Amino acid sequence: MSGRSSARWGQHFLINPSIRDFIVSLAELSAKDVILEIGVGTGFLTEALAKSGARVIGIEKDPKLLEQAVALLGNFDNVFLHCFDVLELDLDLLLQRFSKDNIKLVSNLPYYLSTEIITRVLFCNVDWQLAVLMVQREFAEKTFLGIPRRKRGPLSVIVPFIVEVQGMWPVPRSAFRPMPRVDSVIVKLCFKREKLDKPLLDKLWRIAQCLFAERRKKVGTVLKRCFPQLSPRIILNELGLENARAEDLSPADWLSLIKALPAMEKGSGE
Ligand SMILES: C[S@@+](CC[C@H](N)C(=O)[O-])C[C@H]1O[C@@H](n2cnc3c(N)ncnc32)[C@H](O)[C@@H]1O
Repeated sequence: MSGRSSARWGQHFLINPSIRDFIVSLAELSAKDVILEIGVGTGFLTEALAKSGARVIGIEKDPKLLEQAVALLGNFDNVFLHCFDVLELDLDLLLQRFSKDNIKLVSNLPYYLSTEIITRVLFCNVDWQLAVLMVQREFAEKTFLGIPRRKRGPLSVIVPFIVEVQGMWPVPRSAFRPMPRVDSVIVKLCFKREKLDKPLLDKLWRIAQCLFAERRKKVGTVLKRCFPQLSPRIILNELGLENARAEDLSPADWLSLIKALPAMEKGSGE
């Protein structure tokens, strides 16, 4: 594997067995589970997942790495490896035949795709049970904890309506080869059984995208452009949000706001 491709596809491999085993323990695996692993690399984590007896579906974009994983995992009849680009994958289609099983996502993600992958995972129709993910610390803090406030965005707005963050654990840079230049954390997410219904979630996503596109402006100013026929100021005054910017809104504020606003034309304001 060349140094160039390593940087391009986020190939920093976990080499620390204790951290790998900790990830597996967080996933609370049993033989009834179906695990999706995105970016199997050479199969270091995949092997430990497979030993639990759960069925493991592994996706890897790099055919050379996948060859190594196949060589390592050839003896497991509960491991199914595919050479796919995760961004071209239909998660609903891939996992639909497991809809009655406990579906879990366990991955050391390619960090450069974290936003795209998490967005797809949250918006697909798969009935996820939990996710245990290795991600960049800064990404985890802004996306799952909403800190710092100035880094919040549409993804951090929808997260609390879909998952509960059960914990975040730091991982030293020395746990990877090659060593990354950024800090990493393991994050455990449990998917809520009572989720926001899909039309409301789509509306929240579109309005959050619209408001964060002009994040320095007050919510009322941006809404006026997205809903020219409306007087958002009246709604905002009623909600006590007349001076707020998108990053100031709490989950309860977002919920009140989208319930008070009419449906948005697809594409408007984006
Ligand atoms: C951080 S490494 C993790 C490797 C291994 N699972 C481990 O824990 O050591 C991320 C992996 O994602 C793979 N990857 C990068 N982009 C991808 C994509 N678009 N689709 C699928 N896999 C991808 C990389 O080739 C790499 O093997």
